[in-house]
Amino acid sequence: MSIIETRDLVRDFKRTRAVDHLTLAVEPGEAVGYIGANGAGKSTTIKMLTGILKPTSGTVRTCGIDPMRDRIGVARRVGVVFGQRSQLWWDLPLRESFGILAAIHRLDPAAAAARTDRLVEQLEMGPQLGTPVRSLSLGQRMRAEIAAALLHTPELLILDEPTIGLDVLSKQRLREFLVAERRERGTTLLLTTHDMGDIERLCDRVLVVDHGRLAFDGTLPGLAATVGAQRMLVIDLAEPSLDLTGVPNTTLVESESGGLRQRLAFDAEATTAAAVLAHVSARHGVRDLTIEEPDIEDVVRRIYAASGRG
Ligand SMILES: Nc1ncnc2c1ncn2[C@@H]1O[C@H](COP(=O)(O)OP(=O)(O)OP(=O)(O)O)[C@@H](O)[C@H]1O
Repeated sequence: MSIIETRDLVRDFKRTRAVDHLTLAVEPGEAVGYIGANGAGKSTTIKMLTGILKPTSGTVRTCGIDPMRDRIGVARRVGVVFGQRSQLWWDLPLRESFGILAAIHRLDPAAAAARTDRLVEQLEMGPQLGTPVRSLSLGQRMRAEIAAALLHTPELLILDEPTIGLDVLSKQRLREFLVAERRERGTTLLLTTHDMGDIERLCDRVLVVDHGRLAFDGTLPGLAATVGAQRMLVIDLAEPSLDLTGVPNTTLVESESGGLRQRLAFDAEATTAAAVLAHVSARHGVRDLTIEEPDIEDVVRRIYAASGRG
């Protein structure tokens, strides 16, 4: 049985069709990225999956349940985090929010305490347990939200923009935690994001939605093959230099400051960042090197173009 299944799902608002005959299935244990431009219909889909919004037509099954008929049944088996909205009690210390949620889910007190301890340890939240949620930093709050959503060990975790606004380190910690959670428990993951790094590090499948319709459904390599697997290497040289043309499998995109900083696009299927670096550093002193992640808006635009909607 699929853990998420929609068939011909439609949701209309007054003047907008937010979700337009969407048919998709997510299998247990998958980690699926759900991406699209602003207003493409991602949040509306998630709201229908969790019983917050009623479909105009079509069917939804989440863990085999119709969320409109049994929202509580879905809530027992699914954890949801909306990046912009909190499920925690703003003025209460974090510890108390976890306690209330454990009671709402009617968890066995010993099991709830063990699970809370484990999540607090893994998410490094120990020092914040006595802090009111309103005083947490954004990164701390997001980790607390994820702990709260996982307290009842759901089979499916739905995350709407989990890393929005987080600094690089907080993003990295959150992603590492989610990878570990999935490995240990086989939790199915569905996440929306505007960050390609989330997709690359967390997901083995990507769904792209465009005007409420599915524009792409495939693996990450499949996505790269559709939009081109170009990655960007930013190389800071020790000395000004002529343009770095002729490096195998790369294209020079930009050269700044008399050649001190050069941007090379490379085809990730034909070469590696290490091979490009080896080639350049055999000929020039290299001071620093960064790899730029592809911009998700750009990836989405190219998918839309490839699917004929431009
Ligand atoms: N409550 C509402 N009333 C009217 N229109 C709505 C409502 N919620 C969403 N919409 C419209 O439905 C469309 C899809 O919105 P939705 O929030 O699902 O997109 P999204 O893909 O999640 O976008 P974003 O990435 O900006 O969060 C948009 O055109 C939006 O304006």
